[in-house]
Amino acid sequence: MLDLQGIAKHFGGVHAVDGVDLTVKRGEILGLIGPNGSGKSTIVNLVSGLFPLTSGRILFDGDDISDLPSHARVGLGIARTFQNIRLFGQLSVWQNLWVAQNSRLQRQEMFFTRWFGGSAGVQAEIERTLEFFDLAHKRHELAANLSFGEQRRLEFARAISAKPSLLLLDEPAAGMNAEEVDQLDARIRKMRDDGFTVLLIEHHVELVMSVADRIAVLNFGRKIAEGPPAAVQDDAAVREAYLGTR
Ligand SMILES: Nc1ncnc2c1ncn2[C@@H]1O[C@H](COP(=O)(O)OP(=O)(O)OP(=O)(O)O)[C@@H](O)[C@H]1O
Repeated sequence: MLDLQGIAKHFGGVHAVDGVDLTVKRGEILGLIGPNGSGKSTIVNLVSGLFPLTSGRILFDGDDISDLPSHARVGLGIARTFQNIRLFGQLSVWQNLWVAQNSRLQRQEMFFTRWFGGSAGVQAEIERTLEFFDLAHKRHELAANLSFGEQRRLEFARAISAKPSLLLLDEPAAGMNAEEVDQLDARIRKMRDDGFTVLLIEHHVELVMSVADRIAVLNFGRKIAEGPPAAVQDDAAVREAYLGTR
């Protein structure tokens, strides 16, 4: 589904991403880990179109999307969460999800469904999402008034509401306590069961080991390992670069 071919991003002399090949297959959860500054977030920013590539190509479902602007990539079904939460603070929880749903419906050009038959379905879907993320009791609360953990859940809920073909999760466990990480683990597993395709960038190695089908490891902007969690965990280069240093 997603095929990164020799992608690189240089910021002046800093080679943040330096010739990475990486494939995400439909229906899998690919974990991307690596030490601080190894280029993980830069890859998310390149795939979502926030930064232009220095070199290489990004293919999505076989099409070269390297030069498409962010909004066009969203239109193709690539959704993301941000390390620093970005919600509509002055809209309610429900409204934040409604906006996300609406963007999807526009994407699918379901004008008639949206106006003449979709509203009950849309509302039911928002309700299911609120339940799934344990936010039903907060539906009328302004996003800005939510606790940090609730805002993270809403950010995740909003990304899923767009029914993405590919979801980029940028450090979803950042700042979460152990109980919240367990809940996040369960939600990502459920998403895998539901057939979502996810690129999961995360510092929390235990979480990635638990939920990812495959893991790729970055160090200094380069991929140093890729494979099933157990193999990656035992990889000598990974242990030296990352796991062994924690
Ligand atoms: N906009 C930018 N301008 C200049 N340098 C940048 C920029 N964004 C990232 N970098 C540099 O690129 C390198 C990779 O950063 P990146 O944020 O992708 O790493 P990361 O693996 O996501 O790190 P972390 O785990 O700490 O979030 C770092 O050296 C960083 O300082």
